[in-house]
Amino acid sequence: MSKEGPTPAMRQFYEIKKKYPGTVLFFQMGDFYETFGEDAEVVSRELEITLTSRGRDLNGEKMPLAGVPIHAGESYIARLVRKGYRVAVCDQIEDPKKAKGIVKRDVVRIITPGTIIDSGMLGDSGPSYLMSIFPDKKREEYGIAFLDISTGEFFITSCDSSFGLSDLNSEIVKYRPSECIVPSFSSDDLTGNLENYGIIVTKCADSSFELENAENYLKNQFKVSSLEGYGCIGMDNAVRAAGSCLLYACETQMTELDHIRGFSTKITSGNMFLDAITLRNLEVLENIRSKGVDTSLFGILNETKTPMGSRILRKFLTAPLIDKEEIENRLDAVSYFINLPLLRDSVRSGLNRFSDIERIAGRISYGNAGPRDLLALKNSLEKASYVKESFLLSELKKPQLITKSLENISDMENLRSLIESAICDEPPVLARNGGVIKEGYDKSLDNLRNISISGKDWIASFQQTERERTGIKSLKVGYNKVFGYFIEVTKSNIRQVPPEYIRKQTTANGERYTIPKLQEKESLITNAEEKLTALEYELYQNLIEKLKVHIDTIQKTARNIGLIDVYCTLAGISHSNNYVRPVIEDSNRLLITNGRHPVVERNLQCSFVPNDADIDSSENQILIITGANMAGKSTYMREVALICIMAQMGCFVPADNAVIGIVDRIFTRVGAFDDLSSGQSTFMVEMLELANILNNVSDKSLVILDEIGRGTSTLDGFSIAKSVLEFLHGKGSNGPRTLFATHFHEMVDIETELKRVKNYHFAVKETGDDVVFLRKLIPGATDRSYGIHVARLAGIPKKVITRSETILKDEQEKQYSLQPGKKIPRYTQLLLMDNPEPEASPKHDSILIKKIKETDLDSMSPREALAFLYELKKDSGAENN
Ligand SMILES: Nc1ncnc2c1ncn2[C@@H]1O[C@H](COP(=O)(O)OP(=O)(O)OP(=O)(O)O)[C@@H](O)[C@H]1O
Repeated sequence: MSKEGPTPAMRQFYEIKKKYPGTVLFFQMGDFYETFGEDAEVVSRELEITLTSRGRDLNGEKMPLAGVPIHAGESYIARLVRKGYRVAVCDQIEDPKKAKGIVKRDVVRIITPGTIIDSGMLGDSGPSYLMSIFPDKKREEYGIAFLDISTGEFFITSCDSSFGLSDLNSEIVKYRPSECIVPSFSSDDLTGNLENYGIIVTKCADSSFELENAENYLKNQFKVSSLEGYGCIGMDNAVRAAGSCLLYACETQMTELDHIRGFSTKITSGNMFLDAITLRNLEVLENIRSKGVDTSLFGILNETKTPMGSRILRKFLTAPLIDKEEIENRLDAVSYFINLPLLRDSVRSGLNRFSDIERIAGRISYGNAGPRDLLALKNSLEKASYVKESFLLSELKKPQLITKSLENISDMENLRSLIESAICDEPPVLARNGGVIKEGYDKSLDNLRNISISGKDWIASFQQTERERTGIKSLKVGYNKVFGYFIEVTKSNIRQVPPEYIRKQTTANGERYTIPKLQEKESLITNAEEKLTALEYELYQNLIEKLKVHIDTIQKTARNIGLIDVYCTLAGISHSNNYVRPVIEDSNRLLITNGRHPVVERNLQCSFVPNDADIDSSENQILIITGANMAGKSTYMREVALICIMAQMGCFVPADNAVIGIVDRIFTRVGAFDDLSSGQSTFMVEMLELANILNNVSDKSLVILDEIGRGTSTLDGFSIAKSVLEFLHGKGSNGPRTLFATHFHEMVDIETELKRVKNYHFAVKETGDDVVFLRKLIPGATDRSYGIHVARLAGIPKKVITRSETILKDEQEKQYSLQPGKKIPRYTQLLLMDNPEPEASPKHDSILIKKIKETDLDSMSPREALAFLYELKKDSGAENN
């Protein structure tokens, strides 16, 4: 019987299989998905489908075939994919190489565990995330992206990898991705860990993680010219992950993914999220203008004694906590040291000149630690033991974190005595040239050393004998690497040289000789010295190998010494600056009494004027802060944000009292920063930063907006600023706590439109031509900016100041001449109202009386009544606020 040939579908199966090895091909054939050959066997085994042998392979032999009906196909495919298989659906498509209407079968969609898109396949199992991780060894960070391809939900984050996989695993547990893509260079530790969570790991080409490529995919997808509006500045690793995630999704779906329109940045578990812009604006790590560290929050807090402490403090500052219990634990540790000043002093003196043993541990593991590193390690471990002992004297119960740290600090006595016995007291920087290993550490080394020493003694006595024998007093026996040992005679004495001297070399000053006796000894000595150096180096390498076993313990000790250093430092600073322990709540309140800006208060010649803050997301959600230029608005807003950061990192805060409802992230938009190098205008930068805020803000966030909308026309700026406030206020009963400073005095009317908006202003006192800044924040609004006054203080030429005053006066007059009877459009008023003359008039009085009559005093709180009184006084045109 003649063999049947393969059907066209099967022929195509072989062709496609060559392009997609390792992928199970599902051919859409009428009402069925058919699978062939090895794929059919997989389907039959995994999905319990009966095999038939209706098919024919290329040789005409029978081949297995398994089919599932189309209507149930999606769930079969889903089951297979969930077991870790990649499936490709093949269907008829128009052949681009052939005439119109001619079709061929090809892959139309690839389905992997992380790219299931059909709701039928997903069922009600919640979001199904595709995860992407970019491990950055150098920065000790994982850049992470999550994409739910079925909904378009896309977000990025990053986490610390210096403490291993624990932070990454919290993300995994939180979002339970089905599949994770990683670059091909990822370590087995990482991929094995992912597989332990049942995640399918797909290694992708490293090029898809390249930053430039990643940024371009994302910008094309989102149709934007910059990604900054998504808040990803400083998150390069996460952007790499996001780019590769998107590329993978597009490649598997083989279609445009229009529903993916942007991504958001998410908080890594357990930490407040502070993006690079906020860290800059709040001057957490460096001063905005000078770029100096001293006038930053880090600068004033960093009185740590150890490099590990300094690094930990930096981490505490850039990633404050968001878990109440964890914050309280840190505050307990700081509090403990505040209550024990003697212990604090003893620990700090113990930490003096403590070396960077964390980095030394790194150098040991790479095998390039020098002998001085080892001595530094030994000395620091001695200090660690002293620090540990200091705690024995204190009877106060230790808080949990201190106990834990002390348990993890090991004085490593064995390691110390090993180094002590092996390394000389003053070793050279490098081990290679010898002079490193101590006498008594190794017998063979001591023997070689003796030979070398006795050889050197012999040389010294040989020199003496030759001087006496030849009568040449200046005769010297020297050594160099090329010629070995030689007898050196200066030109003036050459006539006295005995005939048995053999000339070796002529120099500018004389001649060098040798004799057989010296040659003989020379080979003995150099031989011993070569052996000595080689043996010493070998012994040193062996010592390093022995130390490698202790790396974990050294690192643990290093980190915990760093932690003790930080708690102790924060306690010292809190004590000397009268900081208080904040009350931490899981609420959306911020209640600060007499708060101070921690950095400004340190650098002022005069005393800092403390201010209160009372913000909560359900009543006083948005504070609009008006006031003169230089009045203290920006300082105040930054102060509130810094107090939150300090409280949540576990430090006491500069205030008399502080109740901090945990903040999940702080957003800031302050000042104008040109970013000319990236081709963006000042206003564009402002809008990008604003876009980031609006795209990522949550009800638990704190938003600081300083004069938004001033980079464009007054009308555009005002409109944007107002609509941003409306957006933040939202329609529900809650919203992000927001501080909003503005010179758009018209903005204060919004208090009457939105119920959770409250006006506040900074008081000033006018005395004649002078304006005194009182720096005190009080309820109610003001409509004066005193810009010309500040211009005068800045040294603007008198002529310009006088002219500005004339123009201002003219504008005011125009305004008042326009007013009687005429209804002025709101925006025109806005332009004119910058300095209204607060004169009392009968019209004014009648408005005041009307306002008083309309007010229900009984329903007001004392605070509201005070605010009302201020408002009346201001409306009455009284001289000061
Ligand atoms: N509470 C305070 N106590 C003492 N001095 C303060 C206080 N707040 C601010 N200052 C001082 O006033 C200066 C100006 O403050 P700030 O920049 O906050 O004013 P501003 O109202 O934001 O001004 P502008 O509207 O012009 O931006 C600060 O550099 C600081 O020296």
